[in-house]
Amino acid sequence: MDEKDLGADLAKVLIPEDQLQAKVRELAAQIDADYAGKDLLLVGVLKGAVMIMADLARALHAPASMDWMAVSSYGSGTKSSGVVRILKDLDTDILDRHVLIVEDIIDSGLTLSWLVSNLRSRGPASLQICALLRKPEAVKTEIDCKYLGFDIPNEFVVGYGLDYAEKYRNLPFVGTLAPHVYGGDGA
Ligand SMILES: O=P(O)(O)OC[C@H]1O[C@H](OP(=O)(O)OP(=O)(O)O)[C@H](O)[C@@H]1O
Ligand code: HPA
Ligand SMILES: [Mg+2]
Repeated sequence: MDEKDLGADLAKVLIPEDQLQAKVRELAAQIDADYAGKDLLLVGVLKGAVMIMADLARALHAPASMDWMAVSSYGSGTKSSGVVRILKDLDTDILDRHVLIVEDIIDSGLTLSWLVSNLRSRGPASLQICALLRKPEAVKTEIDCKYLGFDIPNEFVVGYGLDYAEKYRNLPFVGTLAPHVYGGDGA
């Protein structure tokens, strides 16, 4: 799908595909350097993190294991409900493992704040976060994110894993939705 197929649904392209891919390679290089000689477990947060996880994992030179958790706090709307539900737990025991959570976005921070305390209680050797996007103006709980792609404005974004009502995840870039699509003001 490319930018001319946006139709009337998207307002603009915020981060084009080439910039996303360059950033993923940069993050992978940092992670490779920091985890050299360590047995790394990437934990992707379904479903939003599918694209960043797939691209990041392939950009790493060192071997890494991958596992997935599914949590949901947004339902089909554009605002976090604040209530995080586990829809799928890890298959792996993370006791004494070097765990890197891979996320698409830190918006309110509620999902990651909950996830970090949940995973920390399982006794990993280390626990860090890699997030592609962060909205500094929307954060309600500070999240210590070691590997960050981009800070973005406080607008609802879609693409590269991010959805609105399960649509637009397969866009190769990140864009903002036209307000008429969700009938909102961008909040
Ligand atoms: O910082 P927060 O305000 O908590 O928002 C960030 C989270 O919300 C989205 O997931 P969602 O719950 O919509 O599920 P999804 O990944 O399946 O789209 C996104 O993928 C993050 O996981
Ligand atoms: O801006 C967003 N877009 C899509 N999903 C999201 N989940 C949290 N914030 C967002
Ligand atoms: Mg979502």
